[in-house]
Amino acid sequence: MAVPALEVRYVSKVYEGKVPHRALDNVAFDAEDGEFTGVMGPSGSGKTSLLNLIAAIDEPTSGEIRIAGTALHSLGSHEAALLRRRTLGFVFQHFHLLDTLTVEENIAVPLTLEGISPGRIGARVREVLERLGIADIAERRIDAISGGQMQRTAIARAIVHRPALILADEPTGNLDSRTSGEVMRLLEAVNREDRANLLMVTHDALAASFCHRVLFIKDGRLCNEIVRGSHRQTFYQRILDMQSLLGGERRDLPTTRG
Ligand SMILES: Nc1ncnc2c1ncn2[C@@H]1O[C@H](COP(=O)(O)OP(=O)(O)OP(=O)(O)O)[C@@H](O)[C@H]1O
Repeated sequence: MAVPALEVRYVSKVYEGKVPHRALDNVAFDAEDGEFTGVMGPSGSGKTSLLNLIAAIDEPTSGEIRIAGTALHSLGSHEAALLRRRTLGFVFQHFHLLDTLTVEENIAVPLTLEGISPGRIGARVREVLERLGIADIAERRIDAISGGQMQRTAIARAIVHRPALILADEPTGNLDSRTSGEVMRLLEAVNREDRANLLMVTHDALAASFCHRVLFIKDGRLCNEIVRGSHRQTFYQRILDMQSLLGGERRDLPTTRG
């Protein structure tokens, strides 16, 4: 059987301080090959803490995380940084692109860091530019393109090195509703056509409805899971219902979507 892209095994995270705070409590789940998993929960429920642990930015207090079979805690900081660079792709709310570089230069970054030859980099970047429909803006600088084009560029950068797992943190958080839909359809296509594994944290029920399943966290605990059936609209409604059941989400509900 194939090794899961991600294994989260009974992970807890306690932030030490005057009053220690248990941000994650015994969280356990796997993301199987080719799966698009959503993570939702009220503000302060532990979503960012979980993402930081999976991204090897922070370490769990107890439990274990494996990416493509490798236990993150078994790695030194240099190895963890290498694993992060080679096996993970990132898509952020605020894009995190390099403003002074062009679209194609930004997309090339993960390959440049690996010391791949310019010819091979150029060929792969062109392939990804075409794939994401941004070949016509390849030579534009980031500060001269729209938010939607920035997120397409960020997705291109996240997939260019064919990572084992793509982590998306509120990828639609900075986009209008039409552009959000376009970006989610792209992520869905990347997942389906490239069999890319995606884990997305979001407050946006419509964005979450593009996932195969959504895990809900409350007070640091995995408290529920909804699996998508054949109708996305029904899934969307079930996600909205779960959000209101868990509470603390009214301000997060989309107001301009349907
Ligand atoms: N570095 C830290 N030190 C201490 N407490 C922290 C730290 N980071 C997060 N917390 C606390 O841990 C809890 C979970 O925070 P986290 O940011 O993971 O939640 P979240 O679900 O991502 O919230 P949001 O949706 O608002 O981004 C919160 O109570 C937060 O205040």
